[in-house]
Amino acid sequence: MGRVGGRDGGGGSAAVDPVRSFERWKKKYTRRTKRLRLQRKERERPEWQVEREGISRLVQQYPQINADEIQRFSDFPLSKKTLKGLQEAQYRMVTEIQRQTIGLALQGKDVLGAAKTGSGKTLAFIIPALELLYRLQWTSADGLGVLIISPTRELAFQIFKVLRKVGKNHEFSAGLIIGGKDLKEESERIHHINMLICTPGRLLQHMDETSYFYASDLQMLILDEADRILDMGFADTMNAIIENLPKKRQTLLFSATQTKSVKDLARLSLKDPEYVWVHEKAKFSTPATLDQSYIVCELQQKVNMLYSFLRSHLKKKTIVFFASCKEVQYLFRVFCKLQPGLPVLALHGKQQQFKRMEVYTCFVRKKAAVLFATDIAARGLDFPAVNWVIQFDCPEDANTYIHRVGRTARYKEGGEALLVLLPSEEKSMVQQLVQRKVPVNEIKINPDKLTDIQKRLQAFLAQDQELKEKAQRCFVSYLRSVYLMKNKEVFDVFKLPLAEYALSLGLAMAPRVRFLQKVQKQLPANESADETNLVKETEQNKNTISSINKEGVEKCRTNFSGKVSANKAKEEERRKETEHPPSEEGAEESDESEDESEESEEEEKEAALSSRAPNTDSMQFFEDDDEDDDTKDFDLLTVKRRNVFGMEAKDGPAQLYPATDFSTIYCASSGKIGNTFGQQVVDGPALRAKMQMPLLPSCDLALMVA
Ligand SMILES: Nc1ncnc2c1ncn2[C@@H]1O[C@H](COP(=O)(O)OP(=O)(O)OP(=O)(O)O)[C@@H](O)[C@H]1O
Repeated sequence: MGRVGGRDGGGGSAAVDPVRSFERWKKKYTRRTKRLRLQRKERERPEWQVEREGISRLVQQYPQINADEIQRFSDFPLSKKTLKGLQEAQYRMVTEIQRQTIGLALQGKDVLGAAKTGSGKTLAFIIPALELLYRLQWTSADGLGVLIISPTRELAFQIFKVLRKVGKNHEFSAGLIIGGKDLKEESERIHHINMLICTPGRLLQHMDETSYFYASDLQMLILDEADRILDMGFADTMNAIIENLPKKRQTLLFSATQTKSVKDLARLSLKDPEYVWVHEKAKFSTPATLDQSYIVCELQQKVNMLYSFLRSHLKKKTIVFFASCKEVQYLFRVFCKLQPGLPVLALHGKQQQFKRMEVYTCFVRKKAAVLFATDIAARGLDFPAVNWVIQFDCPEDANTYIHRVGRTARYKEGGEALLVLLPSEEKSMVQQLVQRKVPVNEIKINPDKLTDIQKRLQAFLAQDQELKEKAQRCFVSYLRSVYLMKNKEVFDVFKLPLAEYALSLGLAMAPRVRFLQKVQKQLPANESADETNLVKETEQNKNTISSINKEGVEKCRTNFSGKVSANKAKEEERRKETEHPPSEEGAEESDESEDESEESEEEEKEAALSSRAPNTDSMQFFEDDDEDDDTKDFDLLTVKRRNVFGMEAKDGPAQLYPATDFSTIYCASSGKIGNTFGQQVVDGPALRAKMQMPLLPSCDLALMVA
């Protein structure tokens, strides 16, 4: 009743007044049409204009950036496109180096950023680079805007991957110039690239030879792993590159270590830089989550030690660093044959580029595996979830140590590092590490737990002449790497037990080492008493040649090299030895000439053979070993202060080894997929699509970040 009365009765007069209700409708209608008209107008404005307004709103916030208040990427005034890219790549919280540098870089300052390995330096420069071009509304027609220089192809590719992930919502083009491809073909495309990631040598070559290469509008130069760039002998190249770049630019320089040469480079390339050294005051220079130990081990026990270690860490992901490619090649081969019970992979500078990347990807995908590597893998490469880093051969110095161990305990994860030192290396190396604030404790090997594999190696070599030659090369190459090391306090080739070392590699006797003989022949006459003995000892494969007077040796070394600037030359030679060893050596040194592809084919054959014909004995015990789980590892780790090789007694005999994951070995050794590094094998769009690779293509601009 009330309702009806309410509608029709006197109380509801406003509701029924048609004039008033029309007035109200008219008002509403006018407001709505006005709003729509405005919206339409807004929509009709060119996108760039809307973007420009958004940009100016962002830029207005730059001066207020306060690093102390930043916790998430979204706390920075970043473009929606970058934030979306970060979110999609699951990056939300910032790391310390990112927190402290991104704001400065957004404000247009030059930055020298140093932080421990694995602390997130890549994003710290990629984000400001993307934002800079976004702010300038850069287009492909504007040419090169950002130049990122990285020491190695692998690292360049890794940066490229992060750039593609985070920058995928932007429209800039990005490209990799890392050598190995026809210069002319690269030259034809280089002028389309807005963000160029390159290695120094190839970049300089383009600057010298490519008429299309313009860097005159360059806005930002980024030097990543600056310490490594300089260590690799690129100082002159860098100077030449920097001279070719416009002075008015922003420069960001990142490094894991603060060396004098990095500071020199900074002086040359940065203008009034902001120094950000996030771990300067840290108690230690390695991540807190990294547990570091060292063992003292005789040279002739090292291979046994490694084997025993791997047998007790079957469910772990381990990287083992060696001093030279030939050691990696030989030990990779024999460890495949030994079938330690986990996939074995090898990464070294003598592999072709695509192979290196293939191994890298394969290792990244594996839950448990061991990667034998030279220092090519030591810096900058981001291998997720590595449990152990073993330094089988002593690193050149504390910086190399830090870079190597930096392959584990990345981004807040835990990790373990084990350094293997010869008795002659212990004192000086440990001193160096302590000085560099590296917390490293000695642990002992339990000799009862060491498995002796010498006889098995001897048997392999007896059946396989080619493998024997590899063992000889490994022997010579290791000695040379020690000989070429600068720090003679740590490295003394004349203290090494040659005969025992040869035996431990499976060789019946030590090969003749021509360069050592030469050194000895040139020793001054007045030191000849000791030295004659030494020459004899080497020729007769006696135990050590440690009695050489150090000064005399140093003199001879200089004579031998024929150069007074021996340090530089030796450094170069050492680098070649460890990462790109010379292709030819003397006949006495087992004819070391061999080319990459030959090597790849060999490795491939080896792996294929292993995968086709697994050891039936080992298959017999597969189930037993399969029961190994991480609990076993855990037990080992908890007691590792006493016994890092705490294997069960059943681990001993050769025939008990479980079946290896051959697929991994095959993958590591085959050449089935195209070049992953963008420069060497560009077989067409299908291949690129398959690999989702950022190749410098022959027909399309697959360099687009978007
Ligand atoms: N903000 C973040 N949130 C989550 N993960 C991150 C973040 N920043 C970096 N990472 C991850 O941390 C790892 C290490 O990052 P990055 O490679 O940039 O370190 P780095 O400092 O350059 O190390 P190195 O000196 O060894 O080259 C990478 O796997 C990266 O994806």
